[in-house]
Amino acid sequence: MKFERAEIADVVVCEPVVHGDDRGYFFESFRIDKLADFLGFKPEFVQDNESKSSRGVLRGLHFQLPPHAQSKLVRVIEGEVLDVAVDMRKGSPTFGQSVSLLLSAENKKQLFIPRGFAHGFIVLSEKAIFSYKVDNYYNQSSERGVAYNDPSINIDWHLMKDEFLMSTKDQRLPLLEDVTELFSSTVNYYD
Ligand SMILES: Cc1cn([C@H]2C[C@H](O)[C@@H](COP(=O)(O)OP(=O)(O)O[C@H]3O[C@@H](C)C(=O)[C@@H](O)[C@H]3O)O2)c(=O)[nH]c1=O
Repeated sequence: MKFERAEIADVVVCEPVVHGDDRGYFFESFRIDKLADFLGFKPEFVQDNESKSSRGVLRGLHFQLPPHAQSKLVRVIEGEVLDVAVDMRKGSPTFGQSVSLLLSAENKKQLFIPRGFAHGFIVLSEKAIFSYKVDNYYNQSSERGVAYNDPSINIDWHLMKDEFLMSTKDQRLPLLEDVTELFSSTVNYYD
């Protein structure tokens, strides 16, 4: 697995080494030892999630509040999505900024999104299967979000707005300036 820091350095792009032969391919899709070596700490993933969505489905931007904050290690096993992570750490020099990366079954890239970030994605292919690990259990009452179209975050979602398919919950998420429960850049949410 090759690791590279994104424009926001705490977000990490992971690219597996793919061994192709006559039968097809083989790759290690997850190695906690190598990821922990690169990060300098060891996220303890406790839950795996999978979702299937059709083109234009936009899920996000979501996060869970501490003490239920989650790191996510995300990938696509069928199709292609634009994946987005937004820095929600007040006081961070990159607060409100985002990282966007194309993830597909073809490029096999993964994104590590630490605690303190909101996460979302839009499906660019006819259909996509999205698979991810989280290092804290789902906790419904800690779920929060920020609007996908917040002008201060200004994400280019690659598709026309009339193609977007979203949950009612996601259509009602607040603007960043109205999100009252934020992370702090001075707190280590892994302690
Ligand atoms: C996220 C989640 C949802 N659910 C349930 C709640 C609900 O009935 C149903 C669908 O939930 P949602 O509409 O919140 O699913 P979805 O919009 O796919 O939520 C996900 O979006 C992406 C962008 C993320 O980053 C994830 O962390 C998660 O928030 O599944 C669980 O049981 N466990 C979970 O971990």
